[in-house]
Amino acid sequence: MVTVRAPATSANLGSGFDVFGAALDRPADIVRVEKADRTTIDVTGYGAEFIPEDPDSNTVGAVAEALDAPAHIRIDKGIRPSSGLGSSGASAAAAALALNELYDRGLSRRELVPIAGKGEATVSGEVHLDNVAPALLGGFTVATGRDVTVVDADIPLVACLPEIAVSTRDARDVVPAGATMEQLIYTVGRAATLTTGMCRNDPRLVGKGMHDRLVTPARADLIAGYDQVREAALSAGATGVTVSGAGPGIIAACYPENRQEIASAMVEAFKDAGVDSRAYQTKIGRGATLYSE
Ligand SMILES: Nc1ncnc2c1ncn2[C@@H]1O[C@H](COP(=O)(O)OP(=O)(O)OP(=O)(O)O)[C@@H](O)[C@H]1O
Ligand SMILES: N[C@@H](CCO)C(=O)O
Repeated sequence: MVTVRAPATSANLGSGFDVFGAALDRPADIVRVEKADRTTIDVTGYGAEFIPEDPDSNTVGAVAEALDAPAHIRIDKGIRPSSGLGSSGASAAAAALALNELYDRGLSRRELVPIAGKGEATVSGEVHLDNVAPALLGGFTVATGRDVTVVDADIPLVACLPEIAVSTRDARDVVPAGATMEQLIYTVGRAATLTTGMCRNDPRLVGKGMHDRLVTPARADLIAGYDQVREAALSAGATGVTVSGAGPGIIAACYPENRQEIASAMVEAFKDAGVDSRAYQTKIGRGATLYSE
């Protein structure tokens, strides 16, 4: 049996739509695999009742098929599905690493990124590697096509999850079809600022670079209370706040001393908007961890 813990991830980070991603220290999924004649899946944990166990519909099924690695796969969800924290991608990344080890396929973590991406695409409808790359490689990742650059950044974060479900598929439908030159210039400036901040471990630059005028405003409309929660986090000391992945999670960058206060302020602001939520005080962390038995 092989066991893998794969972390939650936050994709986009505002200015890096479909390109930027970050592994979070917590929460995480745990995936256990055992050889079998055909693939079967059991799901337990957070939101398990909303996750299909049919290999054609679960992200781990396509991964087992791509690696020609049939197995009994047990998924213990620590990451709520449809959260914006890369829940579906974490299971796919964990399964890729675990099945590669179980069947001794000899692929590197980088080679496993597109395989995990295939699994993630079964639910989101399109391949984008901004969740599975950080889930496998850790840190802050820049995924352009098949090239992935990794920065081992150390930035404190708060991820706040409202009790609202937004599927990646639906959130992709509201992405604008095009952009003006002015919007592109703004986005490039912010993305470069964020990347510089990650390289320097500077929460101020990371937060500044999270601002986005292109995709985030359309997605924020799908999240009740977004503007109030963003304002509350900024007032409590967040250096930047944006939609995490496709939402409805909201991610804030900060200095360590403000993290607790920001988490409380975000939960309170959601409550004022009539929405229950849960905040994780976290930071950029490592990629999936492998445990063999
Ligand atoms: N192993 C899995 N884990 C979680 N969700 C899964 C899994 N397999 C299939 N799904 C389905 O995928 C959907 C959730 O994926 P989706 O991409 O919408 O959310 P997410 O992964 O939490 O968010 P994001 O990619 O925006 O960070 C749900 O419909 C869920 O049933
Ligand atoms: N980049 C993707 C991440 C969500 O899986 C999106 O925002 O649609």
